[in-house]
Amino acid sequence: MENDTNITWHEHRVTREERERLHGHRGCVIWFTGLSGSGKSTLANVVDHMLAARGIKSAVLDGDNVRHGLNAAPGMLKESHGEAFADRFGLGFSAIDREENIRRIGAVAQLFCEAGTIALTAFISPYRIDRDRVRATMREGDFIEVFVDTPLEVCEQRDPKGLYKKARAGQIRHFTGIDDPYEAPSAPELTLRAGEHTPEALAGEVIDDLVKRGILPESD
Ligand SMILES: Nc1ncnc2c1ncn2[C@@H]1O[C@H](COP(=O)(O)OS(=O)(=O)O)[C@@H](OP(=O)(O)O)[C@H]1O
Ligand SMILES: Nc1ncnc2c1ncn2[C@@H]1O[C@H](COP(=O)(O)OP(=O)(O)O)[C@@H](O)[C@H]1O
Repeated sequence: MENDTNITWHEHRVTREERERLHGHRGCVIWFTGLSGSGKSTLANVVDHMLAARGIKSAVLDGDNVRHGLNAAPGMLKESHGEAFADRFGLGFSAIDREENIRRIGAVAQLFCEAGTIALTAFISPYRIDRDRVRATMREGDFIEVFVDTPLEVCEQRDPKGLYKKARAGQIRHFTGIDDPYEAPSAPELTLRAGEHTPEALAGEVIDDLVKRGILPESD
C-alpha cells in the first residue's frame, strides 16, 4: 500500500503578512534566466547588495553554488553516499535532471518568499515549461521572471570558466546554446539587454521595477 500521500500541510503561527509588515516590504522570487555567462550571478549579487544597503531581506540562490550542495551532481555524491544513491539523487544536465533542479529550486525560493524575503535565483533554467511550472505554484505577482538577454556570441566571448571552449571542442556535451536548447521566455516581467549595460545599471532597472510593482517601498 502507498503511504506517501498521507502528508498534511501545516499553517505557520507567524503568517506571511505579519512577516512582511515586520520587514517593511513584500516577499517575492526574482527568477533570472539566461545563457551561461549572460550575467545572472553578477546581477543577482549586485541586486542583493543594493537591497541589503536598503535594509531589505533577500537571499541569492545561484546555480553553480546550489549544484555543490542541495542539487549536487552524481560525481560529487559518489564518494560520500555511494554509487546507487548518487545515481538516484544527483543531478546532471540532461533535460530531466535540469527539470528536477528547477523544481527543487522553485520550492526553496517559494519558502523564502513565504517567509517575506526576496529570493534571487540565478539558474540557466533553459526550458520554458520548467519555469512556467514554478510560476504556477506561486501566488499571482510573486514570480518575477527576468530574462538576462545576452547574445550567445557575447557569452561565448566572455567564457569566464572556459566551458564554451570545451563545449565547442566536444569535451562537454549538452552544453546550453551549443548542443542543448535555450528557450527564451515568451512574456517575462522584465528583459535586460545585459550585453550592453553595466551590472549596476541593470540592477537599478530591477530595483525600479520592484518599486513599481509595490514589492519595495519608495526610497526615502
Ligand atoms: N552542460 C552544461 N550546460 C550548461 N551549464 C553547464 C553545463 N555543464 C556545466 N555547466 C555549469 O553549470 C552551470 C549551470 O547550472 P544551472 O543549475 O543554472 O543549470 S540548469 O538551470 O539546470 O540548466 C553553468 O553556470 P553559469 O555559467 O553560472 O550559468 C555552468 O558553469
Ligand atoms: N553587464 C555586464 N557587462 C559586462 N560583463 C559582465 C556583465 N555581467 C556579467 N559580466 C561578466 O560576464 C561573466 C559572466 O557573468 P556571470 O554573472 O558569472 O554569468 P552567469 O551567472 O549567467 O553564468 C563574468 O566574467 C562577469 O564579470
